[in-house]
Amino acid sequence: MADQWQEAYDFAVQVARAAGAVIRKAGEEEIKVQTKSSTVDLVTKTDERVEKIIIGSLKEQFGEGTHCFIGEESVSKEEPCILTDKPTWIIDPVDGTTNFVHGFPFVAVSIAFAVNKELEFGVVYSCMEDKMYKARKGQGAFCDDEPIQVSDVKDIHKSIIISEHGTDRSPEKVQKIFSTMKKILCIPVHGLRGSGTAATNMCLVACGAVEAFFEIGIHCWDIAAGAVIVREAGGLLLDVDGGPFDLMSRRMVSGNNRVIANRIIKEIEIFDSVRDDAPIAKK
Ligand SMILES: O=P(O)(O)OC(CO)CO
Ligand SMILES: [Mg+2]
Repeated sequence: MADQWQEAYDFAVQVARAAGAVIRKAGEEEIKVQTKSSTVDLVTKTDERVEKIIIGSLKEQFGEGTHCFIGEESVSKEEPCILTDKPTWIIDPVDGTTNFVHGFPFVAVSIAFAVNKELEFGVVYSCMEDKMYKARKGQGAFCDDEPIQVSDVKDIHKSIIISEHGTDRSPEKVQKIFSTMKKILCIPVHGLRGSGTAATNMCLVACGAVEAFFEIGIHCWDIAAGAVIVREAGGLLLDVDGGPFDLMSRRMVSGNNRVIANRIIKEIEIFDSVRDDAPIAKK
C-alpha cells in the first residue's frame, strides 16, 4: 500500500503545480466574480475550472470508482461532503479566492488525501509565490524540497499569531472574532497577521514564520493539506476548545507547540458553526 500512496503523493504535487499555473494565467485576464454563501464569499470561473482540472486528472490516474472526492466547488453544488474510510481527495482549487480577485498575492492550491479517515499526505502550492509545500505522514514536511520545521518559541509574548475574519459578517460573530483578536493582541504578542488563505497560513506555521493560526468557520478543504504539513513540521492541531482536532468541525487551532496553542485557546471566544458533514438541510 505504501508505494501506492507514494505515487498518489507525487501525482498530487504535479497536479497542484499545473493547477497553480492555470490560476496565475487566469489572474492576468479579466476576472468575473460571483458570490456563494454571502456577498463577501466570492467565487470565479477559475475556481470551478481548476477544480474540474484537478478532479479530472485524479480520476483519470486513479479511477473513478475507488477514490472519493470532496472539492469546495462540488460541495457548493450540493455534492456530498462526508469523509468515509475510502481513499478520499480533499481539494480547494483556489484557496484565497478574494485575494485572487483583488490581485493580493497569496493564493494556494490545496490537495489532501485521506484513507480510513486519516490524512496520508497534503500538498499546498502557493502559486503566486511559486512555493510548493508538501508532507506525507511520517516523512516530514518540505517547502520546495527543503525540510521545514515549526518555530521553537514557547513564550507567547514572543509570538506572531494568525487569524482571519471569515465570510460570515453577522455582527455577533464579528464581535467575537474581534474580541478574541483584541485579547490576544493585549497579551501582548509580537503581532497578529493573516494571509487571506488558510492553506498558506498553515504553511506559515509549519515553516516557523508564525507560532499559531486559528479560525472558526473554515472548511475541511481549506485545512486538510495544511494539517499534514503542520504535523509533519513538528506542530500540532487542536479544536478551539483544546480537545482533539476534527477535520469536519470547521474549528481549528494549529500551533508550533502545546504551550502556545493552550495560551491562544484560553482567549478564543467560540461561536457556532455548522459542521461540513452536516445534512444539507442544516447548512
Ligand atoms: O478562498 P476560499 O477557498 O473561499 O477560502 C477562504 C476561507 O474560506 C480562505 O482560506
Ligand atoms: Mg479555501
